[in-house]
Amino acid sequence: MTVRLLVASRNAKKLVELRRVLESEGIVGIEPIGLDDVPEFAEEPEDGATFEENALIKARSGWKATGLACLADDSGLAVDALNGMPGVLSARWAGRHGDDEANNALLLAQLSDVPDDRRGAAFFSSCALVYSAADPAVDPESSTENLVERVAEGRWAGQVLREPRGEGGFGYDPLFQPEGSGRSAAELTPEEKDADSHRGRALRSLAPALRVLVERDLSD
Ligand SMILES: O=P(O)(O)OP(=O)(O)OP(=O)(O)OC[C@H]1O[C@@H](n2cnc3c(O)ncnc32)[C@H](O)[C@@H]1O
Ligand SMILES: [Mg+2]
Repeated sequence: MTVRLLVASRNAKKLVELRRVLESEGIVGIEPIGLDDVPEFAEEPEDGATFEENALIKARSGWKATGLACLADDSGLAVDALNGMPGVLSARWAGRHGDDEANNALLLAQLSDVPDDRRGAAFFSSCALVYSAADPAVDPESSTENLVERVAEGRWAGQVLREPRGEGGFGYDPLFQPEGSGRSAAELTPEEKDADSHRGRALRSLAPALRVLVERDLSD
């Protein structure tokens, strides 16, 4: 028996990373499914002030619409010279949601006068897992109660380059050079990125909670 886990992201490349990390954790008994595999529902606006708030908004809304255990990531790049921006606005920094090229061009322009020793930045990811601990078979009314919510955060420090490098990853990866690396995040192999990335770290921290979810379901 497997537990279906709704991985609630509309970003195809992020979804690939989330699925990859889940798979590499080798959690037996989880079947990740995407938003395209469930009936469409109205997603709530990601208007939280923090990555954690937004990750919970997404995971709660997926759980509420489907009743399935739901995992969501909210992430972004916090640039020191921009006082932590783009932060939660990372996906729409240049105005149009998910336009990676425009976001990168705007960030580069904003940092054009910032010298190398002040180009520090870090990626952050909050991953949230939400499911109901109630057993609807026993108590149908209780399915909105006893919500289990687990959140984990990951950070990946580095600096913003002066021009894009590499073809891998997504978003700001071509402009981000992780600490201690001579390559941009877009020049890393998927395995190298997962090993160090904000998302890899956050999601691996949630692995014990995911194992609890599976065990709980199997013991029903
Ligand atoms: O909300 P969902 O549907 O998951 O997809 P999204 O792309 O809107 O995701 P976020 O709201 O979490 O915004 C995250 C943005 O931060 C940037 N970002 C996050 N993780 C990144 C990574 O690993 N590499 C490069 N850029 C990243 C990128 O611009 C993303 O669009
Ligand atoms: Mg989003």
